[in-house]
Amino acid sequence: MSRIAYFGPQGTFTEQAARRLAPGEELIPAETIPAALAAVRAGRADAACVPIENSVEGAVTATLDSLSEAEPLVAVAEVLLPVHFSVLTRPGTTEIRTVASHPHALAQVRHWVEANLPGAHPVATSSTAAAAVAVDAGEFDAAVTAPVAVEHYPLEVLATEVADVRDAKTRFLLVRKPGELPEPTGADRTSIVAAATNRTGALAELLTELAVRGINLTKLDARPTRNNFGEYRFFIDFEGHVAEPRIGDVLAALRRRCRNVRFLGSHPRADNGTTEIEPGAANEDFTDAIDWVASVRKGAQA
Ligand SMILES: O=C(O)C(=O)Cc1ccccc1
Repeated sequence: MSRIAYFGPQGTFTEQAARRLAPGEELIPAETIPAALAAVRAGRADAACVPIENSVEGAVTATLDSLSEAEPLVAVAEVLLPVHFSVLTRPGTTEIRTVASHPHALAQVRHWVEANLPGAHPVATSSTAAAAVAVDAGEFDAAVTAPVAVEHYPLEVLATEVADVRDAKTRFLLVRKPGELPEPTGADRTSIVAAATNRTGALAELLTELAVRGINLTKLDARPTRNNFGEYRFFIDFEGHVAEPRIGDVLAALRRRCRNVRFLGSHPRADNGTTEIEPGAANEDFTDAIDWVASVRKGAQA
């Protein structure tokens, strides 16, 4: 049985994602996202499940930063979960002055709290389930959690299906140490983090390398390097798998152009996306072109 570290404690959305990505495996809660990834790097876990992006709040920056630092890890699978929240309180609570949760959850229920718990102050906790623990301990009055959290903590449900934006989704990754890659499926996602040189047009040049090969970008985030003010790392996701010639070609080009590129994985997409290939940008076009150059070099132009 594999050991899967996840951003916990028990009852987080990430635990639900881990159950979907690694059914039947041993799940080990970690208090923070960096701690879940550190468990894999240290060999205490075989893989980790962490949130990567939310359709309302965007990137989970703790995941981006932790993936770009320390020893490399690669994503091998992803899952998309619908996100609606429950609001939990201690039995007998009559007045709600504080509402605790993960910042991504608080941001997604702000209007509901204003309308239904006027005057209540939002308080950030490390995760939605950590908010439930704190409410149980009497630190705060209400917690915004995953529906499953009520099964783990002795709290009462004040409201369910709470969300300012309908159909919000969060994408979660299963990451491992670099090793065997998942097989290409024809609907895959590749992720990298690139440190572009600090000069005019550097980001545009990176994106052009993708565009001229007809490779569709699926996500772009910038995070400060933290060393020099104004210097950024770019997290770039695009359609395709590193095993494909066209993706290998663009990765080689990015490697040439950047101060540093870290490969963050190629794995099947969970959003049913189909990969559209522009004329002249199919894998066969790349291999035919390479074969043609080889034949020219041999003096046997066809
Ligand atoms: O805190 C949690 O439960 C998490 O898994 C992170 C999170 C927070 C809000 C929405 C989706 C995931």
